[in-house]
Parts: sequence; structure tokens; C-alpha cells
Amino acid sequence: MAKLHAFTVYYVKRGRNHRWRCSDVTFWCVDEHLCNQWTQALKELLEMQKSRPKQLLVYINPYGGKRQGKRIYEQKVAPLFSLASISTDVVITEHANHAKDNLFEVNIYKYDGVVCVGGDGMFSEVMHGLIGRMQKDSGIDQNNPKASLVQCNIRIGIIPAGSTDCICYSTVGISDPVTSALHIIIGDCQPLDVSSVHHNNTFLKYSVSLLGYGFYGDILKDSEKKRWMGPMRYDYSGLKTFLSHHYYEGTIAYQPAKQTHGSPRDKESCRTGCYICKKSEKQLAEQTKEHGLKHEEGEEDWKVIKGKFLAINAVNMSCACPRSPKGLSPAAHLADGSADLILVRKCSRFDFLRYLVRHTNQDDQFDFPFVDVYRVKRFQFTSKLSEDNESNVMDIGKKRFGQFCRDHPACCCNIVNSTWNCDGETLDSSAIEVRVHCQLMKLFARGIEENCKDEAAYSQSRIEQLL
Ligand SMILES: CCCCCCCCCCCCC/C=C/[C@@H](O)[C@H](CO)NC(=O)CCCCCCCCCCCCCCC
Ligand SMILES: Nc1ncnc2c1ncn2[C@@H]1O[C@H](COP(=O)(O)OP(=O)(O)OP(=O)(O)O)[C@@H](O)[C@H]1O
Ligand SMILES: [Ca+2]
Repeated sequence: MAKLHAFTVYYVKRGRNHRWRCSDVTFWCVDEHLCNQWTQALKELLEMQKSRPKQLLVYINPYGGKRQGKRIYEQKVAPLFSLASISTDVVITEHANHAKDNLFEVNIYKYDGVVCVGGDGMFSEVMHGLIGRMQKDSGIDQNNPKASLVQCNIRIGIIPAGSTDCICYSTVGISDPVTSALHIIIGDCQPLDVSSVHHNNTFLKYSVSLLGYGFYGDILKDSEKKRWMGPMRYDYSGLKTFLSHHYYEGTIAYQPAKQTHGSPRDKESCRTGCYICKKSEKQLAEQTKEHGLKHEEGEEDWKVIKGKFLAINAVNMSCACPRSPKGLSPAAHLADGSADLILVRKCSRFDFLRYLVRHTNQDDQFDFPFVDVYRVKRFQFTSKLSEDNESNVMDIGKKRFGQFCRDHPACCCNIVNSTWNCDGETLDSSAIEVRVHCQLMKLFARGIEENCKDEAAYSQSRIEQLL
């Protein structure tokens, strides 16, 4: 009978497999004053949430993955951003490196975050743009492998629209544009380790997911010629590379990550609120307090391994993706300041296949006599070929450590080098020096949440986050 007043609350509803959806509930009321009081109180509460972004810079790669980036953004993401009163400046990229170069020109400091719509390659561009810009503005030389880099506090949001979407999957638990948009809207924050890659005092690239030599380097190199095939190119090149069964001889020198509290063989994985990553965050804050930006790196305790490898995989995070739901190193941490260095030595095709199959199931990938894994903060690699030419890591090794693992006698190895796959891009040099920078950047994410098995907890968490 009476005139009704109403307001609608939009909220995040958790679905299965880490999927989030936007739902809404409308409240009706006969008392207009009461209704206004409610909306006012809710608006004030939202205003107090300082971590939520208000202004975002968005880069869309229209050619990533299945070429759906623009459609995904316009149909699934933009309506949610406008519902949450987020204003955006949108750039549709016209060529490779457009986003990266643009980030050196625009006033990035007026934005609360940068969003990339695309795959891991697009994320890599935005990350290079932002980290590079921060170092430039702070007068830090990226070519110095020992430089203490300035943390980048402008968060990056990833709307997955690529072929692998490993970084999104490993930090959210699913590759789903709507879920990622909701993590951005509620202002989640996940710090991320970043590795810097140098060759002879020249900066090459940053990496957050996979730095792979041998198998994954060869797949990438071959697949670049088959971009027209879309995501299928990786299966084609994967099979071809598997059949070619190339192995590469070289030397790895690494510094174990002693400050971190986990091990790559742990049964527990890095999850939302991970205590190992929290400890690293505290250590980092203490170090910065004590030394400022100057961070002394010890030269002690290098280990050297020489051998013939089918694959060398260094991962800063698990590298979980739809093809490999647990990833290449299931216990790797997003923000502990270390990387897991996985060495797959020369073995039979059958054994290598057994290893690859374990990327896709629950079995222990490191439980093979030809697979070794180390948690490291720095490493160097030199292939046998460049060793013979330059003899640099060997010399460093001989000077520093005196002793090598010589359990693999020399024989007629592959005479060509492989290429490094750095987050899906090839590197020009096979001899590299890598250093992990603890929590150098931040994402709009919260890590993978524990699965809510308990129905009561599940229901309670449903109306958790008001939009
Ligand atoms: C028998 C089944 C074995 C299946 C093994 C599946 C392993 C999948 C592991 C994916 C790991 C991804 C790590 C992330 C890397 C990203 O930074 C990067 C940029 O997006 N992606 C790639 O380099 C793209 C890498 C794409 C790799 C695809 C590998 C496909 C291998 C197929 C091997 C076939 C052997 C079949 C023998 C009968
Ligand atoms: N307009 C454009 N034209 C051509 N290339 C572009 C354009 N915009 C971005 N790129 C480049 O395309 C590369 C691949 O893009 P993206 O990562 O989005 O897709 P993908 O390779 O299919 O996915 P993934 O990296 O997950 O395997 C990026 O490295 C980026 O530099
Ligand atoms: Ca890490």
C-alpha cells in the first residue's frame, strides 16, 4: 500500500574452483529516511576502503590468445568497473611493446593500478614498463646486476585473455576474466617476487614465472613461428620438441635461499595469507630499515653443478596453469624472495615423458633420480659452448668453489645452444645471471584461497565483500 524505497547491494559470491561472481540483493523499505540512512552508511563504509582502486590505466592486446581480449574487456569487465565507479583510461595496443613504451611516457602516478588484458606476454610488457619506469625515475641503473631495485607499488591487474595465463592462474587459482575483475575492484594486493636476468652486466629481462632452458626454451622458439595456430601452437611444438629429445651441456652456479623457511619438497602450497611469504615480507622490511636501499649481497656459499640437461627450469612461483594445475613446482612461493631451480638431467624419452606427465597429476615431480630441485636466490648458467669460448662461469666456479660435480663424463653432446624462455619470450643470450628480488611488485590478487570444504564456512563467506 505504502510507497516502497529500495537499494541494491552488489557483492562477490564464491563459486567452485576459486571462481568469483558478482551477485546482487535488493533491500526494500517503506521508510524513505531509513532507506537513505542505509545507503549513506554503506557509501561511507565503501569510501573508507582505501585499497580499492578509483582510477585505472587499461592496456588491451587485441591479438593475444584467441584474439578475444577486446570483447572480453568490453562485455565482461568494463560493466563491472563502471558498477564499482572505477574510471578508466583504455589503450588498445597497436604493436608489440606499445604498452611498455607508453608506461615510460604517461603520468603513471595518477593511477591506482594498471590492468593488462591479454596473456603472460602482455603482463610481462606492463611489468617491464612499470618496473623500468620506477627505476628510471629513481635513478637506478637496471644494467647493474647488483643494484637494489625500487619496489613498484602501483598494482597490476591481469584480465586473462592469452594462451597460457600462467601468472593469473598461479595467483588467483583460475583463469577467469570476471573473477580477476572482482579481485581488482575489491582492491586485493599480492606481492610478487621478480627475477632480474643479466648477461655480462647488460640487463636482459625480468621474469616472474618460468625461466626455462632446453625443453621449454625449444618449445617457445619453435612455437613463435606458429603464432597463427593460437594456443594450439604449444601442443604442436611441444610434441615436436619432445620427439627431438635434445639435451644441452652446461654449468649452473647457484646460491641457496637460506633465509626462506620452506623447501620445494614441502607438501603445503603457498596460499592466501601464506606465513612463509609474510615472514619474508617482515625480513625485507627489517633489511630496508637497517640498510636503506643498500642491500649487501654475500658472495659466499655458491654451489656449482655441471651436466647434461634436457631442461633447466627456474620458477618464481608454482607456474600452475590450466595445462598443469599444480604447476612445475607446486610448493614454490609467490613472495618468499626465492626461486625453485629444477634440473632435469639427460634421461630416456620414456623417463622424460613420465616426468612431463607428473606436471599434470598429483604425483611428486621431483621423485626421479634424474630430477634435482633447489630453492635459490641467485644463479648463473653458462652453456658448454660459451664456456669453451669464454670460460666464465667455469673460471668463477674454479676461483670461488674449487670443486665441481663431475659425475657426468664429457661425450658428444648437442653442439648447439638452446634458448631461454623468459615468461614466454626468448632471450638472445644463453649465458645468464639471475637474481630474485623479493616482492618487487604487487598484483590485484590475494594468492590462491584454500578450498572451503565446510559448507557452513562456505555459506558464511558468500556475502563477504560488498561492492
Ligand atoms: C603427456 C602430457 C604432458 C603434458 C605436459 C604439459 C606441461 C605444461 C606445463 C606448462 C608450464 C607452463 C609454464 C609457464 C610458462 C609461461 O611463462 C609461458 C608464457 O605464457 N608459456 C609457455 O612458455 C608455454 C609453454 C607451453 C608448454 C606446453 C607443453 C606441451 C607439451 C606437450 C608434450 C607432448 C608429449 C607427448 C608425448 C606422447
Ligand atoms: N597490437 C599488438 N600487435 C602485435 N603484438 C602485440 C600487440 N599487443 C601486444 N603484443 C605482443 O603480443 C605478445 C603476446 O601477447 P599475449 O601475452 O597477450 O598473448 P599470448 O602469447 O597468446 O599468451 P601467453 O603469453 O599467455 O602465452 C606480447 O608479448 C605482446 O608484446
Ligand atoms: Ca618465490
